Amino acid sequence: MTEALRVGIAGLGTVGASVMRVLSDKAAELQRQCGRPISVTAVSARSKGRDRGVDLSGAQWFDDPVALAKTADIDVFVELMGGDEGPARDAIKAALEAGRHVVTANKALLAKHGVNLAEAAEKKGVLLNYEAAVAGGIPVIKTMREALAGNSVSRVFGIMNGTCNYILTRMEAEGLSFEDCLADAQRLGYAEADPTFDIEGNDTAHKLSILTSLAFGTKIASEDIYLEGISNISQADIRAAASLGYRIKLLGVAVRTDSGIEQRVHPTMVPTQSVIAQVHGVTNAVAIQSDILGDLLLVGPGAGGNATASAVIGDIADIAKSQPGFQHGPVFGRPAKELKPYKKAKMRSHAGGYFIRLTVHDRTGVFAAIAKRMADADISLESIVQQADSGLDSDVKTVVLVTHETTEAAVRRAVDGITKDGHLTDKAQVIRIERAE
Ligand SMILES: NC(=O)C1=CN([C@@H]2O[C@H](COP(=O)(O)OP(=O)(O)OC[C@H]3O[C@@H](n4cnc5c(N)ncnc54)[C@H](O)[C@@H]3O)[C@@H](O)[C@H]2O)C=CC1
Ligand SMILES: N[C@@H](CC=O)C(=O)O
Ligand code: NA
Repeated sequence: MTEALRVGIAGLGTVGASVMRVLSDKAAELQRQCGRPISVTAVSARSKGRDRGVDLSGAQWFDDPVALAKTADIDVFVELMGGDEGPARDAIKAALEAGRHVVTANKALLAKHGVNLAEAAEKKGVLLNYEAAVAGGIPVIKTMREALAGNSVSRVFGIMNGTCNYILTRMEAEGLSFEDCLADAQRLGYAEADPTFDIEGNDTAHKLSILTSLAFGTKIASEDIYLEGISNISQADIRAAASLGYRIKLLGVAVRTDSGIEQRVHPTMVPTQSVIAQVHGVTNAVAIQSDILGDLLLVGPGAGGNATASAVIGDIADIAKSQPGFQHGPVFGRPAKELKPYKKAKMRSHAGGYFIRLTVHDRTGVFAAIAKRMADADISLESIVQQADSGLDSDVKTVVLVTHETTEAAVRRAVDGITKDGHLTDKAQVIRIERAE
């Protein structure tokens, strides 16, 4: 029989334990597909005694993941610990330097050190696979790196954080509080170890920065992303959006513009009838626009043990099937050394529609003052309504504006002006609109 592929796994939490379970449950099927068995020969985790519902008896135990990464007894090092520095980075680096293939689900690490790690992998002629790092089980990395060869991508965007989409879906459908929905997402294994990465948009930014590099052949630039999370989205915003025919989603968008690449992550109003608005719960969706293929939309489970394990196992299976001595394709679609410097487009130039929700003192002239600030900034309004049922004190009213296409700079100027006029009782809520999808 052909020799088994020997796998070492560091990190046996939600994803690691699921990977172990599926590799065991599907061992025969995987062997048929790969032409050789896949065997977990070594593991590392923080607690040896914890019951994970998986059999670790056949695997050598390592307290230190870096030692596991270097051992000669594995062919593939699978990093499922998380963290953008420390053991995860040290262990992946050590594994690549030792000539081991690497599989990781760690987008935070790739967003920060991906290009350097890709260089190390390419130098050694080994694979660095990371399908699980973006949009969980959706095969988006494979699609962009392999299936879209020859295509020029103009735009990539989507819902890339299962936790946020789960929270927004349940807040709208069931009227639940933000905190209750987040607690459920954590319980279900969707959230990051530190869930602020999810709700403040960092996780989406990490994923977007990887897709941007694949789409445009540029160095990863996760620090250059305009970032707003969902922690200040309230039931009032969700209800106002619904009354106007919109739904709020946390989108990551990367688009090529004349002045550079625009990368942004923020809550976005999308028309309720649009396809992206129908993506509910932990499901993710990634849309890719390219010249040969046209519009592609990939939809599927974005987080959770099994969804993520599916992508990790796909990556391991690719390694099991690869022939010894075969020249592997580059990690980010072109050699890491040839990735171009990233040129950032200014967010102030972003053009689009805007939803603006203002809570104002109920005084004569407030409406007129708001309208004047909008006109002074050259903003044309699609609608301006005072909400009847604001649930606020009788001397406080909610005014909701929807603009026609304008610029970020104009909206900021108008909102600054309205704030200075002293009519607001609270900070203005501004949410960008994507009408096309
Ligand atoms: N949970 C999900 O749905 C998804 C997670 N990911 C990524 O997968 C990775 C793992 O995520 P989860 O399994 O959810 O996290 P988790 O927190 O459930 O599991 C991580 C495990 O690694 C262990 N660990 C941490 N430092 C260690 C060290 N120095 N030595 C040995 N073990 C160590 C922890 O004790 C923990 O059991 C992260 O990079 C995460 O961003 C990616 C896609 C989806
Ligand atoms: N915390 C992430 C996990 C997958 O990447 C999410 O909620 O999407
Ligand atoms: Na994926």
